[in-house]
Amino acid sequence: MPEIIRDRDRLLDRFLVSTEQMQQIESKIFAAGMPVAALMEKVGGLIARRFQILYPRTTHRRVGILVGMGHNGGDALVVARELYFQGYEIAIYVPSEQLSELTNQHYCYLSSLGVKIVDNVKDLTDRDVIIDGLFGFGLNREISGSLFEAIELINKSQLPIVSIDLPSGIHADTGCVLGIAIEATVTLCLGIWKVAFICEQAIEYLGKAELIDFDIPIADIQQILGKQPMITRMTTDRAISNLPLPRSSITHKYHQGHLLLIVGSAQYSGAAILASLGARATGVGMLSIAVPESLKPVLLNYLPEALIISCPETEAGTIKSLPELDLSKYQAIACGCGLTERPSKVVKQILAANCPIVLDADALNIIAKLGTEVSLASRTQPTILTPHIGEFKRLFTKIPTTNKLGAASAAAQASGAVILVKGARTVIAHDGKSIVIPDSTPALARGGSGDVLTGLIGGLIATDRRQDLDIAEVVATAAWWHSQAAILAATERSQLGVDPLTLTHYLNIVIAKASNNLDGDL
Ligand SMILES: NC(=O)C1=CN([C@@H]2O[C@H](COP(=O)(O)OP(=O)(O)OC[C@H]3O[C@@H](n4cnc5c(N)ncnc54)[C@H](O)[C@@H]3O)[C@@H](O)[C@H]2O)[C@H](O)CC1
Ligand SMILES: [K+]
Repeated sequence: MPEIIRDRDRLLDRFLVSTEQMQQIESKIFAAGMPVAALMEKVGGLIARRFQILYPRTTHRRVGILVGMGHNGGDALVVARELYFQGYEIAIYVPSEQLSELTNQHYCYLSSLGVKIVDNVKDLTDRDVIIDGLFGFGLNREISGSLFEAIELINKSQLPIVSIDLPSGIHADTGCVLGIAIEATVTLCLGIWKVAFICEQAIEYLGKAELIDFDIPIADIQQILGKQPMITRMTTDRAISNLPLPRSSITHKYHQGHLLLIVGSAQYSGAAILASLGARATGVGMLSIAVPESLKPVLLNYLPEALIISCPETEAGTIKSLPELDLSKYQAIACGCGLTERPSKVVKQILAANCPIVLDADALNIIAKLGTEVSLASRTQPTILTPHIGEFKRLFTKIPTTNKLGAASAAAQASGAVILVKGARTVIAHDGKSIVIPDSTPALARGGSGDVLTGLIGGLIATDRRQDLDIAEVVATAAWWHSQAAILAATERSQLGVDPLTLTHYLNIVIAKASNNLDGDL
């Protein structure tokens, strides 16, 4: 693939747009002279070509097409015509009387060709596949009445559905379902990823999401979004570029960073192991693990190379205190996995460390009790908080959590910390910017997955020697890595087979695959 095209694809894949931004970009294209009809023609042709690859006429000859009143419907009619001339058997259902001008022209032409037009959506249920062109980013109110019933019936048909731009019923900017929404098998997003594609509430409706690039000039996009867009997607090439690869041939362990983990308790010794294995995967030069002294043997079983710091232990098996430690020798400290909420003195001590610190799990609960913002107020080095939504609510009691992107951004602004909010779509917010991890797997929904992520984050930060280190970029890279390893593990072992220990085995496999694939592009 020519470099110029590959680089365009990679850059384009990072962008996310709101409806307003998409309309501004579209207006620039039209103002520059591109006729609206020509763009619809181009887009419809690209959709039709992709559709024929996904659903060849030999296996899915009969196509039912839902046509909306606006340009989403217009796109669908262009697709209908192209598939008709390719020999597909087409039937279209047009619920609305008032079609926009361009959509109506396409409708008239299709009628003139004698393409089957059904009056009742029930007549589409004998098809092999459905194309959903009811609404795209123009959906702006709840769907009701006959439209509601039509979508309900199509969803019940169990037929494969290809949605154009968005599943009809999903709001482009929030991912929310407005009344009802098409449960798409595949969604072909047009031009630039809409924000809905990174919203958790839309996941069940999007099916497999693909971007249809119709050559919007990158300069036009950057003029509207700015050179440093507020919200971007973490992508493979972007993540790989943030990894400490390739290593210098003359490197040594003291040049690959030193991470201190403060983790574990007699009750949660596994969390200490999982966080340590996550850290190890990053190739961090030196790994020190502070645990209650009774955990030392089990840690050494898993990580014979690690420097185990045996801490005095309470009768409950938790860390009573840290031994004399020179915290200045560590490039990063990660604390909290399996700690329990007893060692609050230890967490307070870590807050004074003059290096980046990652706080997870019980360390988050401890600072929530101490007061999040007041706890972090004196921090001069980066602080990374990695809550799931429950921990987030305890940390930031006044920030609403209905919109995850907004919540993470508000918390980052309030605390000055890098805020990673875990979930089906993990979000990282810091210093006015947000990065979203666009893919994940429900296989990660089990205890211990988060411990692995904490180790990954700590290890990547400790190994990163770049002067102009963008800490949020590194944290997002770790989150991307974590989800990609789980996706690969789930592919090979099913979604039930990704226990956290297995996950740690896939961490380096997935990077090797991703790096080789990227090289393959060259
Ligand atoms: N992204 C691009 O650059 C291109 C997008 N194209 C396609 O155009 C649609 C957007 O088209 P638009 O006409 O603005 O809106 P929709 O077709 O999504 O919606 C039609 C229309 O429906 C009305 N409406 C909204 N909500 C409801 C409701 N609940 N019930 C009934 N009617 C409703 C509202 O008036 C809308 O205007 C985009 O998605 C792409 O598919 C271009 O063709 C190519 C370039
Ligand atoms: K649609």
